[in-house]
Amino acid sequence: MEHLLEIQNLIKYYGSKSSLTKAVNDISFTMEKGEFTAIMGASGSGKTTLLNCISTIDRVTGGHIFINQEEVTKLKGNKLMKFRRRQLGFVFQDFHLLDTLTAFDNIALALQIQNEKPEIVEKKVKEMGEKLNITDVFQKYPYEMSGGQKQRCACARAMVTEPALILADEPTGALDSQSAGMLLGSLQYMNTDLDATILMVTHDAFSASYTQRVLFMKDGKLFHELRRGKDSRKEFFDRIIHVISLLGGDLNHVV
Ligand SMILES: Nc1ncnc2c1ncn2[C@@H]1O[C@H](COP(=O)(O)OP(=O)(O)OP(=O)(O)O)[C@@H](O)[C@H]1O
Repeated sequence: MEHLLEIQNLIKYYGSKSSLTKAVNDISFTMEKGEFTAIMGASGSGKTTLLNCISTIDRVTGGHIFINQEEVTKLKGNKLMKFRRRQLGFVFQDFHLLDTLTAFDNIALALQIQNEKPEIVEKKVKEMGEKLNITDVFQKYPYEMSGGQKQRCACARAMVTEPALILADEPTGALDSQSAGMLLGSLQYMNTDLDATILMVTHDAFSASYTQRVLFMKDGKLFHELRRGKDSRKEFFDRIIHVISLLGGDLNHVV
C-alpha cells in the first residue's frame, strides 16, 4: 500500500559528542490519506522535533521521510520550498497570522504565493471561510479577532491550498476551553468532511481524543499507540487517560 506519510528510522540529534541530545531516536511509522493522528508525550520527549523534521523546517540526522512517495529528506533549495508550499499546511499554537493583513488576505496569501489567478483566489478563500464559519470576520485584522477566530483563520489558510498533509503543533495551546472545542471541531470537520490528513502534536488528552490514533513518545522514541476504532470520543479519552496513568511517572505532566 502506498502511504501518504512514511517515516523510516528517523533520527535527529542536537549538539556534539560531548553534549548530544537524541531528540528523535530511530522512529518509524506510516500514515494513510485521511488519517487524523495525534502525537503525545512529556515535555522534551521530541514531539516538536519530529514535527519539524516532517515539515522540513529541521534537517534530519538520519533516516527517511516520504510524503506522497516523494523523499522530502532529499529535497533542497527551490524544490524544497515549492514542495512545502504545495504539499504541507501548518497550524501553530500562536497562529502565525500577519498583523498587517485582514483575515481574508491572510488566507488569500497562501494561494497568491502559488501564483493562483485572482478570481480563483477569491472563490477558494470564500468557500473555505464558509466551511470554517469565519466569513463575518474576513475584513478584520488579527488584533480585532478572538483567539478562536484567529485559529480558525489559520486553519483556513492551512487548508485553502489543499495540501497533502496538515501539521499542527499544539493548536489549542493558546485557547480557552470553548475556543479549543470549536477549533478541534474544525479540525475534525477538515478531516471527516474535507478529507484532510492531519498530524497534531498535543499535550492534552482532550485534544487527542478528537483524533483516530494517538502515538505516544518518550525520550525520542515511539513507545505506544492507541487507535480509536469504534469508540466514542469519551471512551477514547478515557483510554488515553488510562495509558497515561498506567505509564505514570514521566508522563504525569502530559495532561
Ligand atoms: N535547537 C535545539 N538545540 C538543542 N537541543 C534542542 C533543540 N531543540 C530541541 N532540543 C532538545 O531536544 C529534546 C526534544 O525537544 P522537543 O522540543 O522536540 O520536545 P517536545 O516533546 O516538543 O517538548 P515540549 O512538549 O516541551 O514542547 C529536548 O531535550 C530539547 O531540549
